[in-house]
Amino acid sequence: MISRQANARVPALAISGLTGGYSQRRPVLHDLSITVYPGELVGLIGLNGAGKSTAIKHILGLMVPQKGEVRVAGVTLEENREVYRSSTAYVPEQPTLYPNLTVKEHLRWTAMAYHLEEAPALATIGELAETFRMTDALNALPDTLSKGMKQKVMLMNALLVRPALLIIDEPFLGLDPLAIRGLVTALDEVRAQGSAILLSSHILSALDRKADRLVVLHKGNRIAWGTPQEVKLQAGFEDAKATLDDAFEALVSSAEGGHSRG
Ligand SMILES: Nc1ncnc2c1ncn2[C@@H]1O[C@H](COP(=O)(O)OP(=O)(O)OP(=O)(O)O)[C@@H](O)[C@H]1O
Repeated sequence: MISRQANARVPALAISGLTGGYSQRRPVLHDLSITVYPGELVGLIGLNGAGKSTAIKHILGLMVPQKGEVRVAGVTLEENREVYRSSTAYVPEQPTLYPNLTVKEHLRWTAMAYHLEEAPALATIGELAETFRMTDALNALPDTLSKGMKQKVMLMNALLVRPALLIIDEPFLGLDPLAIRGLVTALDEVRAQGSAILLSSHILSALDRKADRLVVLHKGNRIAWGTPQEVKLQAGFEDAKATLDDAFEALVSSAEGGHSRG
């Protein structure tokens, strides 16, 4: 839940009236608005092709809005490129690492790129390695790591930066149960330090438990928005036991002209 105090702060992410996509003639996103406050975790949900990645590309400044705007930490990319870029960290679903850098070298390189002070950064690297059970792998090259371990390196790099806005694409796939626990703990920590998180995932049970608010996208339209409880109500479920999967199915069915089952 957002507190009144959080509301008074500058949103980490403010998307308003965003229409955008790959061609002017057929936009993918239609008049999308999302606000994420410091310390909040907002879940981005939608079927394959709903527009989640396209929304993320707009937030990362890789695509230009056809209408509307995207603000990160209060600025648009045009207004202040440096603040915008340094306030955002992104963890893609597919890990991309430099083959010639060890895990620790990746982390040190990130620390340098973001101008972090060396001693506290090294301490945080040690803590992150413990959280993700990666201490023994700090000197390993990416080729010798499993997929889940590579993903952990990507997450550790993003968490090291403690950006205003952390965007994470489908983080739970490929992680072992202890790594998922470590991730959830680490996400709680970065939120407590004031970072906002936008997390795109198909694992709705995790978002039901952890998200402050959810955005449900369907064919580029926002079809529901609010706390998990509010989204369930919007789907027609008043029963506290209804799952987010139930609500999501009902919302999609209703958006496609079917009947909500709530
Ligand atoms: N490079 C591209 N060029 C043209 N159209 C694209 C491109 N990438 C995606 N699209 C289209 O944009 C729409 C939204 O796709 P997007 O990748 O944003 O969905 P998504 O919600 O991220 O899906 P998924 O859960 O499968 O990752 C789809 O209709 C897709 O075909």
